[in-house]
Amino acid sequence: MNAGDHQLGIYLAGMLEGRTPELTTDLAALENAARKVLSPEALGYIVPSAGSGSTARANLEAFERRRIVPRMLRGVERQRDLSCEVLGTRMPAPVLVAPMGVQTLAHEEGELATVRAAAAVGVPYVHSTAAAHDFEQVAAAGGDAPRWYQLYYPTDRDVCVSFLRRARATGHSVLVVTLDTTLLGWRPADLDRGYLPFLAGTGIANYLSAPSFAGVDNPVTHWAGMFPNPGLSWDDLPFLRDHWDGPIVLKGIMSTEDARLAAEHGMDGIVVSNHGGRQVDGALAALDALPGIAEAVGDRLTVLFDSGVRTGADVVKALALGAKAVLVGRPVLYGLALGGQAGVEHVLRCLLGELDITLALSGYSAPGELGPGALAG
Ligand SMILES: Cc1cc2nc3c(=O)[nH]c(=O)nc-3n(C[C@H](O)[C@H](O)[C@H](O)COP(=O)(O)O)c2cc1C
Ligand SMILES: CCCCCCC(=O)C(=O)O
Repeated sequence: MNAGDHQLGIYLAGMLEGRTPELTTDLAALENAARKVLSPEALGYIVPSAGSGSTARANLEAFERRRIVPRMLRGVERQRDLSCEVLGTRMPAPVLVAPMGVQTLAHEEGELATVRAAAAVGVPYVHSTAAAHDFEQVAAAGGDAPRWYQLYYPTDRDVCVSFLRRARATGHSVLVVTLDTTLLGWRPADLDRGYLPFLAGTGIANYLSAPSFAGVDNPVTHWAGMFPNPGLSWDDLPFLRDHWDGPIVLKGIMSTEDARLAAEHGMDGIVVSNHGGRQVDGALAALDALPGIAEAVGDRLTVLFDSGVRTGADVVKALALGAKAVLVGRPVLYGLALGGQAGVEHVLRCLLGELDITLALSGYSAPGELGPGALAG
């Protein structure tokens, strides 16, 4: 099924056959179903957010507050085409799988199941530095389907260069540099449990197979010397340009000033994101930051968005406010927990299907037709 297939197509394609009842097509309800199957450690790591959770709630509330204004009799195409090209990557709809580490917490096959599902639907997969499977394993599972690489910029530049080389050699076309997690946020659910997957050796697969880790006595301690990197600054970006010949996107931009700086530093794109509320509790909702940033950078940068996308209607709202495409986070992991590869495929197909139907019923044939006028509030 393609993104543009209409609702009857979803039924006719038998897409719902064989799914478990927990894999509801109400994507916003998946979290509750996933809570029942995740282990206490996985639940504590994946679902909650930083601090009191106020930013994570604000992300959802910002989507709730904005309403779509459906338009009538606009001659919407019977077969819509949602496909687009973002930073040289063709995709069936303006949706990507957000980079998420330690996916074996949700399902034993972890990233391998997710990348296979993304490949089956054609949605680009963003491989995390903090993944539980390394570049080579993910590339073998994902085949030729589009993949990007997300960098946590390590303190050791040799390791950084080895990551960039391996990412390129294994077919990752765009570099996403996450800026908002130079330290882990204050996450009470993990702190109270005294649990961090990385300290148990999960989520450091890319490091373990890096050349400088060979023969190291205590790889976790070695890793711990490389991950926290709060000293990172704008001056560290040219080094990436020197070692990466494709597009570079900065993830975690939440202010118009930083968006302008990204453009001035020759970046290709940004992800407006507060990391799903997992980092700065009390930060503004990512959706509230989006329109001002999109207006400030105009055509100088490709503006992407994540944090709080749960439904196809949410995708419509983010696109209307200036995002060229959205990255979807936790719902993918909920699908993974509930059904492995099939669960992730279910989530992605539902998201694309609901996006298509919502667009059409709102009077639009293609995502590019959306603008602020599509929304009220
Ligand atoms: C369990 C988990 C692990 C994550 N790991 C990473 C990561 O390794 N790199 C990264 O840039 N973002 C990571 N993120 C953040 C996501 O990329 C994305 O910004 C966030 O999940 C979007 O919010 P949402 O979950 O509300 O969709 C992670 C998110 C979750 C839930
Ligand atoms: C490399 C260690 C930190 C990874 C943090 C993963 C992440 O982004 C998240 O949990 O959120």
